[in-house]
Amino acid sequence: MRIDIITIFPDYFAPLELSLIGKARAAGILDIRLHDLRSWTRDRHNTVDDTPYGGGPGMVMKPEPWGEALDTVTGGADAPPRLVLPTPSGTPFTQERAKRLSEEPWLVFACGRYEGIDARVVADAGRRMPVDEMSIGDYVLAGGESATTVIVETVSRLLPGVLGNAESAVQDSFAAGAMENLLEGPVYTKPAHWRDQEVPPVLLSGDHGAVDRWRRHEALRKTARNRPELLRELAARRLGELERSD
Ligand SMILES: Nc1cc(-c2ccc3ccn(Cc4ccccn4)c3c2)[nH]n1
Repeated sequence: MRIDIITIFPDYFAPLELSLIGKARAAGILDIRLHDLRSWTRDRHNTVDDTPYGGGPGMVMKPEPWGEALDTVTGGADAPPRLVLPTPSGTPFTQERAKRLSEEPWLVFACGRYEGIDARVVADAGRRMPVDEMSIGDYVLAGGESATTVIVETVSRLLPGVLGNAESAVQDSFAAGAMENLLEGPVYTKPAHWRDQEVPPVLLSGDHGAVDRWRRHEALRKTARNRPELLRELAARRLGELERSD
């Protein structure tokens, strides 16, 4: 997968050199390219923002640098990329959206700052490529870089060969499958006894059926405690499946 990131803070993405993603880039699984939006400014101050039409606080990112940056980065290719634009007003980014994004050959991330990007940039880009305006949660960041890092990390770990153990991605919370939409239960490793706490004996029993049942029980308990609304959704879905099979 190719990922292009357009930002006024390229250094923000140094963490993508590390760990799993760094290894995936070295292995050629991921091709991440950073672009400084200011490369496409024409004035000696490299201006990327201006006051909002209609008044109001803060500044808005000017359309011209974005238009030229997206033309350069996405132009000349046979098939256009999917443009991902993190924004507080986007549709929710979920594990299911991450799974779909992980099947794309090429993603371009537009990292806004200030109060956002002139709306004509998305409209113009939408004429040439699919555009996803995405929110990673109901809170307001100072810009799109953190959101882009979250989305890139979530998507990248789903790519074959990145985790090195496809199994662990499949069993994630929110991933389809036996534990669909339940939160992860507790995990343990050696030593079996630590600071007067024992690892639950079932996990040392070698009885895989009992371990699976225990893990599902713990996942249900944690979900009921921390995200009861997910259980309501799960119950409604299972009820629908049962009624359809009747
Ligand atoms: N889930 C999310 C995404 C963001 C996000 C993404 C991109 C930008 C570009 C600018 N800002 C700041 C800002 C402030 C006020 C109104 C609009 N935007 C961003 C915030 N916050 N929370």
